Amino acid sequence: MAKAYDHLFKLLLIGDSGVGKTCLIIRFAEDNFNNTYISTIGIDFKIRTVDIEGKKIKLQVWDTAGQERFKTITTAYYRGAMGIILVYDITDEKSFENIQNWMKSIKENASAGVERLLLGNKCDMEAKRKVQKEQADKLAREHGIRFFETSAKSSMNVDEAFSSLARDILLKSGGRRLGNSYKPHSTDLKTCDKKNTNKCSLG
Ligand SMILES: Nc1nc2c(ncn2[C@@H]2O[C@H](COP(=O)(O)OP(=O)(O)OP(=O)(O)O)[C@@H](O)[C@H]2O)c(=O)[nH]1
Repeated sequence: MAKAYDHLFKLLLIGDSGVGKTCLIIRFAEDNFNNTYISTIGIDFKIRTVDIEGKKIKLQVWDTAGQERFKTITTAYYRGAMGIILVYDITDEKSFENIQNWMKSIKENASAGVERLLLGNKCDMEAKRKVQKEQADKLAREHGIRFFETSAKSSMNVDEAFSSLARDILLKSGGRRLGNSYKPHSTDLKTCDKKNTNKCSLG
């Protein structure tokens, strides 16, 4: 039987408790959203396969608990991750300030050369915004990483964010291992199983 995927990438989401890590993963993997908040205990994962540059990429997305008391468990998972998504909440300034600490935690616990991505989640809550897009843009530039504002609720930029990280990992690994299949200039980036059509509503 043919293999169902070409590559398996392990991704990890980190960030303060309540910023929406679990909701982002559920939106990405199941196209669903729930307003009820159940704090993650320890660690969990979901899977979705996407099509990037003609390759089937199986994404194993690990969800970590943001609470400090789970730190010893969650940091143990950094090492195996090929991509780490740092999440803050645009309505919660503290969660943005803490991104510096999460960056430090990556430096201390993850593999060198891990791809990173910054997400400002809950962008559907424009009226309650505390963190300006420019602040996050600046931070992302300082760290040389990509940045998206997302909404797990409206699904704004969720597929784009995961796909962009997967693509960066693919291009990076392509340079080393995939030889002729490496296509750095292609912009053909699409997901297999669903299209993101929702707009980010304000309010
Ligand atoms: N309006 C809005 N609410 C969101 C969004 N994403 C998550 N939430 C809400 O924020 C709360 C926390 O979401 P979670 O995904 O459980 O947060 P978490 O980062 O996984 O939290 P921990 O598991 O404690 O680390 C829930 O009530 C969600 O419904 C979003 O994009 N927009």
